[in-house]
Amino acid sequence: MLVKIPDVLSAGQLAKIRALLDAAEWVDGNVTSGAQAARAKRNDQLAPGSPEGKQAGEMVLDALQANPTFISAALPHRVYPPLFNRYSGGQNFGNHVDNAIRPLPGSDQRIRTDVSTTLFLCEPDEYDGGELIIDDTYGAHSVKLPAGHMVVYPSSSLHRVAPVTRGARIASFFWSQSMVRDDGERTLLFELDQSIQSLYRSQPESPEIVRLTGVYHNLIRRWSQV
Ligand SMILES: O=C(O)CCC(=O)C(=O)O
Ligand SMILES: [Fe+2]
Repeated sequence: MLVKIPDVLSAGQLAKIRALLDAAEWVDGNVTSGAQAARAKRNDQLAPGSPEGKQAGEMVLDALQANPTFISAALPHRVYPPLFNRYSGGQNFGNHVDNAIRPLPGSDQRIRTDVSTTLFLCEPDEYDGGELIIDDTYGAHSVKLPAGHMVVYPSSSLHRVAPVTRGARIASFFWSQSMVRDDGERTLLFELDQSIQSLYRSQPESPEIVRLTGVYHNLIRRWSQV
């Protein structure tokens, strides 16, 4: 399931993150790649452990926690500390699938990547190209969103970033280990949750809300790992 989530960041949060990133040191993006991805990856990334990256990453995590659509779509158990990348001068990221397991920086724990996320930090008219293209069984989906908007998609998907031929594309990207590992189960839970929310808005007194909410939680009880 691919979900686009608008307005994850306010204009103020966005400006603060962009200012932090402008002041930070950027390095070759291959510092965090697996071997296959490294062959495909041509971009820059914020230096790992940089104080600006840490501060900007914490702002992204706060925004995620406040976003009910992200919680409903990803059902996050653990979120990898957000990373930041930049493509310019024809840079791109060829076809790849994200590594399944990643060590969590600064700890001896690991995360299974179930859900991948790109949070766009530039407006689409600031650069040409740079579409994130995600394959699924229904074909290829090209995603290029306004600054502050985000896309989440299954980490099992083949995906790529088209060459940026003008300007620069800056984004935050990260992975979540979901409480529900299977994308099909997560999709059903997302549909059910969104329908309950919509019913709640149109018929707040409906007794069916209680029954459907019970079904939702009982499915989570069956399918989740925490
Ligand atoms: O830049 C993006 O939108 C995606 C980056 C990506 O696919 C990755 O780093 O694995
Ligand atoms: Fe990727």
